[in-house]
Amino acid sequence: MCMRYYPLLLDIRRAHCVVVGAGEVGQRKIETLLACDPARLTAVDPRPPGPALLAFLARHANFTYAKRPFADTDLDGARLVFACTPLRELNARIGLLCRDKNILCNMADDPESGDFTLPASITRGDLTITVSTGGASPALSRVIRRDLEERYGPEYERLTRLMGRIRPAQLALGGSSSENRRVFRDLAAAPLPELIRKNDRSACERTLKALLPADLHAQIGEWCDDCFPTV
Ligand SMILES: C[C@@]1(CC(=O)O)c2cc3[nH]c(cc4nc(cc5[nH]c(cc(n2)[C@H]1CCC(=O)O)[C@@](C)(CC(=O)O)[C@@H]5CCC(=O)O)C(CC(=O)O)=C4CCC(=O)O)c(CCC(=O)O)c3CC(=O)O
Ligand SMILES: NC(=O)C1=CN([C@@H]2O[C@H](COP(=O)(O)OP(=O)(O)OC[C@H]3O[C@@H](n4cnc5c(N)ncnc54)[C@H](O)[C@@H]3O)[C@@H](O)[C@H]2O)C=CC1
Repeated sequence: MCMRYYPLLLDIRRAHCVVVGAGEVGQRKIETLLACDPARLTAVDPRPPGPALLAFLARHANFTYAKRPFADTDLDGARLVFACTPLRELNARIGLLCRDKNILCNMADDPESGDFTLPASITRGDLTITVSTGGASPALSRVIRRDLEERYGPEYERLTRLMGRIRPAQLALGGSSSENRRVFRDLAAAPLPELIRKNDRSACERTLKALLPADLHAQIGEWCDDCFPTV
């Protein structure tokens, strides 16, 4: 097997991130970064921030905007950098500085020279589905992301939360790994998404009873309270 990129999910809550160039592309990165609550995010751009950026600044205390051209010192303390200016030479220089300082760099105009590229993604609570074409066609990633949005609706947020509650309880029973794996795989393959989507709580409870060991049956009601909020 040969893969061009190693897929991973980054926890940026302790990371200082820097976006250089807050135009159309930079703003898309800023929006996604802020959704993941970075320790600190700095945008550097000589243009005054427009309405979208002003709204981000009002809402996020961890976001600052330096209204000036990029300076080398902007990289001090950074862990992730996004070079999103239209100036190819400047982006390339930012890339080289980052390599020197061991900072991971995303290059908007020359992905091959950067350390990572961004996938299109959808999230449903703790469920994340990402799509990448390794730079071959961002437009194709976008179309596939839209298909996924249709296929995996909001019921998957509730399903993921339900599974996240069942899992530690099943593990705490202290059974064998193979028994646990069988239970989790059966649960994941059951028609629970459909039942949650239709708000069919009693069928969901019956399905869980049929698949979970008797020791967990007493907790099914409480898990379903969380999954099927009363309206
Ligand atoms: C390599 C990568 C680097 C990186 O940014 O990490 C990169 C690079 C470039 N994108 C370009 C163009 C477009 N980018 C989009 C959209 C997205 N681009 C994103 C990621 C990536 N873009 C990385 C690879 C991801 C992958 O392989 O899948 C997404 C997924 C995530 C995000 O940016 O947040 C987001 C979709 C979000 C969503 O909708 O879900 C559209 C779609 C549209 O606008 O309709 C177009 C126009 C159509 C087209 O060109 O396909 C150009 C050409 C500029 C030029 O024309 O010169 C370059 C530069 C180059 O290719 O050299
Ligand atoms: N990765 C991706 O998804 C895509 C990448 N691109 C590439 O990304 C680059 C940026 O595209 P857009 O955002 O559409 O351009 P844009 O013109 O909307 O934004 C560029 C921003 O960079 C700022 N800038 C200029 N000089 C600067 C400096 N010295 N320091 C800091 N900021 C500076 C400008 O003020 C502007 O706000 C282009 O090179 C384009 O080819 C374009 C489309 C998609």
